[in-house]
Amino acid sequence: MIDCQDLSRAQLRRLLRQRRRSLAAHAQRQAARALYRQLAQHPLFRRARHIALYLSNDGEIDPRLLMAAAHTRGKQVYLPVLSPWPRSKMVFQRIERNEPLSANRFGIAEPLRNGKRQRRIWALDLILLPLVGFDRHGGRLGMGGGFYDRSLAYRARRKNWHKPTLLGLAHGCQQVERLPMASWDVPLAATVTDEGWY
Ligand SMILES: Nc1nc2c(c(=O)[nH]1)N(C=O)[C@@H](CNc1ccc(C(=O)N[C@@H](CCC(=O)O)C(=O)O)cc1)CN2
Ligand SMILES: Nc1ncnc2c1ncn2[C@@H]1O[C@H](COP(=O)(O)OP(=O)(O)OP(=O)(O)O)[C@@H](O)[C@H]1O
Repeated sequence: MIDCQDLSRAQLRRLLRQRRRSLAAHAQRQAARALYRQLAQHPLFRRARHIALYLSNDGEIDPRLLMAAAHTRGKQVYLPVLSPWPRSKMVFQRIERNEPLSANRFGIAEPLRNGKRQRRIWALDLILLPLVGFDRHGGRLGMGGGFYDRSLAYRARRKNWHKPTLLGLAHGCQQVERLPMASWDVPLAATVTDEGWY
């Protein structure tokens, strides 16, 4: 495991992104199935009615099996959609099975904007977050846009507000010893990988 004390956030991000991107297609498929087995029967997933996840990009572990299971079980599924203005903002929008998608400015697939399908972040039950790196203490290193942190900033002001549950999703190779936490970082309840819960 990387001991990241000597690396800058940017260096660590580059190294870990390269790691997840270098996984072969069959390893990616196997990891996605293992992730599904870790989470599909877990009470946090079973009980959640409004679940946000993401469409994988840049070697991220793929949660589409969980998305299909959520739809089959009648849950409401949401994806992050970047706002045209302000550009630092992101909203969560409900997605239906087989809905058309288009690439956002980072090349990540997202649904077409539709205000009627958007839900406030604190009214979601569970968010499965993409990440670049994680540790055993709820630390998360993202892509560096600060999109999730900004959406979750209300949590810092309302310490006893526990909804939604935040679970990071990752490949085992994205674990690091300890991430430095910035003041705006909102800790994850756990990170789930193809290998287990951390
Ligand atoms: N699958 C997925 N969806 C997601 C996220 C994510 O991490 N994964 N995000 C989580 O926040 C948001 C998008 N955040 C992003 C933040 C920065 C870059 C980025 O730096 N991309 C380029 C460089 C910039 C550019 O092309 O203009 C890069 O790949 O280096 C990409 C996405 C919303 N949707
Ligand atoms: N609550 C906040 N209010 C204002 N700015 C913020 C907030 N949270 C994060 N930011 C800004 O976003 C930038 C990126 O933050 P950070 O490196 O933690 O992103 P990240 O968690 O890696 O990215 P992402 O959430 O997009 O995956 C920071 O430089 C910071 O200025």
